[in-house]
Amino acid sequence: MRLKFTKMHGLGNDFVVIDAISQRVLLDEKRVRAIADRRFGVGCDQILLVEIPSSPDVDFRYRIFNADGSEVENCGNGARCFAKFVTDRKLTGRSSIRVETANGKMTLHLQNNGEVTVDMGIPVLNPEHIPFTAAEQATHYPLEHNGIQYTIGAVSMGNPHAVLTVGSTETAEVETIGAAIETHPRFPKRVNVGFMEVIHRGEINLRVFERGAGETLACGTGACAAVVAGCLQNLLDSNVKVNLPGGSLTIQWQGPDTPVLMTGPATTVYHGQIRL
Ligand SMILES: N[C@H](CCC[C@H](N)C(=O)O)C(=O)O
Repeated sequence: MRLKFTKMHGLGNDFVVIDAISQRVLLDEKRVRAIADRRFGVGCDQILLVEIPSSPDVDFRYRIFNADGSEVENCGNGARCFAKFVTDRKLTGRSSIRVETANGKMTLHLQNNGEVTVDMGIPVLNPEHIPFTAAEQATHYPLEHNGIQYTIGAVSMGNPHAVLTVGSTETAEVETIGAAIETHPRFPKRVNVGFMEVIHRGEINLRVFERGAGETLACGTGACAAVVAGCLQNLLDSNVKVNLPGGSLTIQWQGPDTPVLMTGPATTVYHGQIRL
């Protein structure tokens, strides 16, 4: 199978974006892993598959696959790249694009400066729906691993996130602690793990060990989850600059039962094709 694709990134979180509207695409876990492989394939953190929508009230549907082949519910940086992709390919002329993912429907707004604002929906805090095993909903939870006690926030942006507050993202043991918590048994669908350093109530540094991909240079849903957890713990205000290794995002959240808004860039690197 010959596949045309576009290589894109959101602050260094990189994607292979595939138009499954104008070409026939058959992806399985093995093919996803082959494409995402940074030595033997194209290389990316996630694959985005653009499809015809299944309901009339949205413009597109897109599916998200991690580099390990797992299909997931939501991808913040991917949503911005998706909006740029369909606009640049003239698949739509709209500046506000309705799209559905496995998590549901969202609206993407193209800004005049080339950035994209995504309504990421209302964060899910009920542990049962994250999913996360806990006796009751709380602003933070104790989590034990190998005799070490951690304190986390737990939030779903459609995909599950654990958020740790650290003194410094530079010295945080992202690789070891991230890998341990990603597969912690209290997260039955695994989890993305964020390491948040609060600079002040309007700015944080953040690193994210992503479920199914490892540490990435940026994580949009992770930035949203960190701000939600930080607000719930009364560490942050409603408009936060989130500094990730790949660059900064603006996250806005007015509190429980309101949507999280994420604003940031999307970049096209090159167009290519691969034979699988
Ligand atoms: N690894 C994530 C999916 C990609 C999220 C991230 N790339 C973003 O920008 O939100 C998960 O398994 O839920």
